[in-house]
Amino acid sequence: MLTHSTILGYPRIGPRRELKRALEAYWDGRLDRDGLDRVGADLRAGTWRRLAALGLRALPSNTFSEYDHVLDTAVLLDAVPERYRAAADPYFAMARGADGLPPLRMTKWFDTNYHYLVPEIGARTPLRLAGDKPIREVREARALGHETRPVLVGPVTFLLLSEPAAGDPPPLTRLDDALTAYADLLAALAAEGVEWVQLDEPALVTGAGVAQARRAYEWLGALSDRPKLLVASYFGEPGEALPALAATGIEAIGVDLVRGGPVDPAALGGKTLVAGVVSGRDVWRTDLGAALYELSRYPGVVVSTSCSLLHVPYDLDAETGLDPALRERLAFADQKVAEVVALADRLARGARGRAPSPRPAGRPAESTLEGRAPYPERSVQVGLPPLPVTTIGSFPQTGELRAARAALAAGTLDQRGYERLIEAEIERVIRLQERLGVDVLVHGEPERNDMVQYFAEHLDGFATTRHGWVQSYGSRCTRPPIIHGDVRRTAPITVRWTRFAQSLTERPVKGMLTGPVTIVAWSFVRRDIPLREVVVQVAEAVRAEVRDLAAAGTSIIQVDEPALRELLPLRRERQDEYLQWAVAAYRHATSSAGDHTQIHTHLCYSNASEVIAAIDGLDADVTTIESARSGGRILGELDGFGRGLGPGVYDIHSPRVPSAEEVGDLLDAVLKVVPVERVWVNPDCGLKTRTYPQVEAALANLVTAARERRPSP
Ligand code: MET
Ligand SMILES: [Zn+2]
Repeated sequence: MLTHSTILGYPRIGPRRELKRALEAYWDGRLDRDGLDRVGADLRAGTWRRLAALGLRALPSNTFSEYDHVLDTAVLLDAVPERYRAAADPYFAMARGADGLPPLRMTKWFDTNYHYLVPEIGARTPLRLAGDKPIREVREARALGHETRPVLVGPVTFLLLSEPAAGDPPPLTRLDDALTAYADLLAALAAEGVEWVQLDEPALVTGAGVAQARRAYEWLGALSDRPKLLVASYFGEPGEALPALAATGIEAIGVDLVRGGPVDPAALGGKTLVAGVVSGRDVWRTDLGAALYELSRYPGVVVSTSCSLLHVPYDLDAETGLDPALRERLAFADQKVAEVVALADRLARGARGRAPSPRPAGRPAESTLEGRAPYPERSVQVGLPPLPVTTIGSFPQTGELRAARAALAAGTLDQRGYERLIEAEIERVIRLQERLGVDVLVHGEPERNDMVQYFAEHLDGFATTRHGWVQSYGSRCTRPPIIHGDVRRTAPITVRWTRFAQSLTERPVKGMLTGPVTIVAWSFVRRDIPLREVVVQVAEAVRAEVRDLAAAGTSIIQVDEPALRELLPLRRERQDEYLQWAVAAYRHATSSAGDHTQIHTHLCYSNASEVIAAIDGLDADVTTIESARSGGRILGELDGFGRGLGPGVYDIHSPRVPSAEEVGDLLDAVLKVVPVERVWVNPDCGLKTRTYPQVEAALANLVTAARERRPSP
């Protein structure tokens, strides 16, 4: 039954990242297929047990995934590109690449920090029911005593997130084929005795696919042989999708009331509202009174989360080290489930809540631009050859470094001992880059556990967690810091390490900072002031660090903004305003560099087309951007970009080492679009997830490819 309380999804990496460890062991050959399956089964069983114990009435299933739920959907529908079919394990070949075979492209799941694999759907790609994962999970839950509601990516969102094979029309033109496959799946689930199915259609909040959704759900709704259908929109207001869905034969509609605001009860066309009043996107407690007030407007409502809880950590109870005053204000996944249940209970008892108090109005972001001459006039040069080779910042994070950090935290290693270890690592990284012939060096970021967490630990206004892991992609997780108060820098953060690295070498060493938008995008932010104000505060802190690095003689400072596109509002009409303040914040943060310091920025998976004007607006001297993994498709967008540019020529998300020829081919493609004097040669992103042997071999090939193409003086 879908009554009382439910959630749209739940984390799956494991409360102690059990799945991550199992996957890594499986990939290394230390765990066999059965072992991996057992870990998955335990995690699923644990989830259902926990949700039931918390009092949740309508439990979801198929929220588990071994790597990615979009990839699961592609495999379920047999949408596996031909080239992967012969691989020993096609699923992980698509996810991570296999010998000689690059993985599928990966990109952000809407405006979250979760990444999905982009299915490739050409005119002839099969689209038919070819798997039974949702059915197996229903059976598995039933054997444990739980009736569940399988959660599926809906057909419209699935096709909108896919990309066509070269020369083929958009995947959405295959909607009828997809619907036939979904109909078969629904019939199979009905035969299994499943009462409800959840179809996730977050793409609808972007305003895309509404007409197709209407057609899809009229069609699926009209099937006689199917479970009841809950179609869930989330991450924003449903807009035109709401009347479209209300006009179809589905039984329930999920709406994100946290980010989308209230909907008109009359617009639901008599469907059950699954009301997302508990946020799945932040770590704050819900204002239960205000939520009840909202809920009491809708008859027969089911209380739910705004979206899947995939985007928040498991359990606040694991965080014993947090300031008690802050803890009081927090809720992680399990606490949010408890809130959903508490709300449904109170609602059932007739509680009405009270109107929420209005949020304070924001003040506009500042845009101080003092400090830098226009781009062409300041182009500082540091005696580099054409096609300078550089990296994006991090070098492999060895087990030794992680152990040292743990020892420092545990008090078994003192500060001085830790610093000596970091210095030794920096020296090793500098010498390695010199030996390989890299032109602009980095210190390797060994002192950073994470590019955002590190800064969070050194700035006022942030709290960090011990176990607050959130899945980023596949086995990778991050621990987003929590911004709970005003942000302030009290002392220089990176200057010491950059200065040390530069003291070891004649070649320029880049200073390395994380930009204000990314720090905010990868943190949980406070809700009491507007986002743009939080960004201004962080920009002010980064600005002070840039100024101090420049004053210490750093000739190149890279300020990374890989998340620039991530906070982009999903609806087109809100995007310009965001880009304006985001760009202003970046310029504020970097313009303290003056005219003798080059500013680099780095963007990864940036889908640059949407933000290309904004990238120019950042006013950086050099922009490095992911390109190798996506086969150089970004190059078309960069034609005419008038600044230094380093489209990645090494896909660091795969363990594969590209040959010098392969790197050279990518570089030749860049040189067709960008004049040689503006091209930089670099990987797609930082190297921290790779091993030293992979990095050494790959960078040697980058240097070879660059040197072969350098015009002779
Ligand atoms: C996700 S972007 C990463 C940039 C950072 N400087 C690194 O090299 O790891
Ligand atoms: Zn990156």
